[in-house]
Amino acid sequence: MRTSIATVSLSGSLTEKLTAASRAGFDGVEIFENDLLASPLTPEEIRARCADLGLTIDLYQPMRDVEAVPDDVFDRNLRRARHKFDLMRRLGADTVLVCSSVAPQAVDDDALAAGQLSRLADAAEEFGVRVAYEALAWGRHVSTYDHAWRIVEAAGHPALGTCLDSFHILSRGSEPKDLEGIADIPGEKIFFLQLADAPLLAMDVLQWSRHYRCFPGQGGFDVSGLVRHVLHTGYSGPLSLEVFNDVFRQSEAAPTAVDAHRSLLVLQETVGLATPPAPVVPTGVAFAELVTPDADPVAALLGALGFARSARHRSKPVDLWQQGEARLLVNTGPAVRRDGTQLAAIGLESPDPAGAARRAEALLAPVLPRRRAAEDAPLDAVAAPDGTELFFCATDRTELPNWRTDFEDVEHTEQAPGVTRIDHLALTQPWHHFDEATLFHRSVLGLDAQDSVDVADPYGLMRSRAVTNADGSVRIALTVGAAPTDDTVHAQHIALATGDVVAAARRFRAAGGLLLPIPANYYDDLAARFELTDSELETYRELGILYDRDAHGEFRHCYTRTVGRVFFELVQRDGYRGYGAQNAPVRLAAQHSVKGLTGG
Ligand SMILES: O=C(O)c1ccc(O)c(O)c1
Ligand SMILES: [Mg+2]
Repeated sequence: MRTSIATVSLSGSLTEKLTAASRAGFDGVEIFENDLLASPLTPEEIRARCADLGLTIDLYQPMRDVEAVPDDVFDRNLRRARHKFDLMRRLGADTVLVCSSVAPQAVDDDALAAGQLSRLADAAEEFGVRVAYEALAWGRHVSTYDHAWRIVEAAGHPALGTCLDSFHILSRGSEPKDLEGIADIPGEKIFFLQLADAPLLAMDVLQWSRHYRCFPGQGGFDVSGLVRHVLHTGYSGPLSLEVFNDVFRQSEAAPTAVDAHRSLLVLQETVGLATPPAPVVPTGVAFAELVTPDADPVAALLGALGFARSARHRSKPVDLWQQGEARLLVNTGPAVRRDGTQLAAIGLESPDPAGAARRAEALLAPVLPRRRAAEDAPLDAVAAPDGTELFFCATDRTELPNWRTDFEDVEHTEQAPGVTRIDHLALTQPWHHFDEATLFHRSVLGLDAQDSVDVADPYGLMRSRAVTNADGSVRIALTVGAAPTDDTVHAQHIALATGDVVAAARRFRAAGGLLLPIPANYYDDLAARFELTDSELETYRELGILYDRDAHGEFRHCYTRTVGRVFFELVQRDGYRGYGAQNAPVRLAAQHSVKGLTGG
């Protein structure tokens, strides 16, 4: 189906919004009146700009407080409307959105509303325009889609139809019975369909709508369920995003438009309107790659953690450090950004690397060159929204390009591994791209998103949301801080699984490693919350081990000091499925208090 986006959903000038919408692949736009009023372009120039960009103007909006008013007021409204219809003729926009009235003079009289909307439609027809009447969830007398439809039906005017907006409908209820009335509306009388999702918040509906809408798949509404109902009516107009959102208003328009279009591609797949290449869910973590301007502190840390430098890249300054199934690449190449040690790439074990890349590309992920150098194995790779490079790997499958063959074994002494594998990776997302990151990992990689949790950092609130595959062999925790400049919040981490965190922690310390010290108050609280033995508690206190428990098992974990932007966590997960969110505030505070002792 055709896709469209309201200019209110994007940041910038009208020209910037149109350019971003076009580049992201939208077919059309809804022009928001304020964007037009503030534009130096004439309506004819806007029309030409849209045509050049391959965009149609699918809707002009909004027209407010028109109907169910005394005659003299309506006459003035009609005069105002004729001006706008003339403007629309110049713009080449054939549908106007009329929102249900919020005016104090509006009366609760459906017959009056129908009569006046019919007269409005008469005027619209003279200009070749049609009117789509939408129930605002906070409309004074008309606040539901079925009420708006009853008025449109009563008017019985060919140039008058209804506009359905998923926010207004789903914010008022999404029980099956709430949506049944959609089937009563003939598809050709649905002149427009606006789509928005929203997080499930208990708040005033107008504030909710104006500040917290998000793209389908990023909130808690069943937007695809509603779209299925609408498609059943025979509706054939565009799927159009109308998202009022404080964050999108201040983010760059281009990535927001891509995020927006991706959400519609996924929605169309969900409702059976599109069949992009199927998701290829990763089956493990092949490696994590650190880039660093200074290999020494990283090597010291990895050595103390029990990793051995087992191989070196044939042509580049990249070392492979391995322990059990945990593989870390340390890249000290000249291409490395000089802003300290960071986690730059993840190798994901994929049953079908080329298929994974095809899906990623179909869902608008930036595809990276398959080879970084001529002699490298040609790996499929894409960039995540935070810039992390994701490589789709086929480790040790001889029929496929294998990243491991780029590396030559070097002599090393293997220790009995304390670490068995990478448990999870925590990636800090750029402040404006958290919801985008979740949708990206779900839709592009086929991972499942867990609930989002808020974690108190001493200097701001942090949000965290894990995306995982079914057996937990791929776990990525996406995090975002409220304070975009805070570097503890900006730290990334690699959690390493061990069968015995006490032994691993002791070994790390004996090898000269520094563990993050945890305050004594934490252990007093732990004693109150759990029945742990005194000697257990003493050991945890001594080493800085944190403890948690869920319905599935126990969790013990501790942290290294931070190098550059990266720190490590040692985790012993005995059935436990979470990430120690309960302990995260203590960890964050502890990291703030040791700041300045870090290097790299
Ligand atoms: O918040 C509003 O006023 C507003 C305006 C136009 C719409 O289509 C809408 O859904 C909300
Ligand atoms: Mg709307």
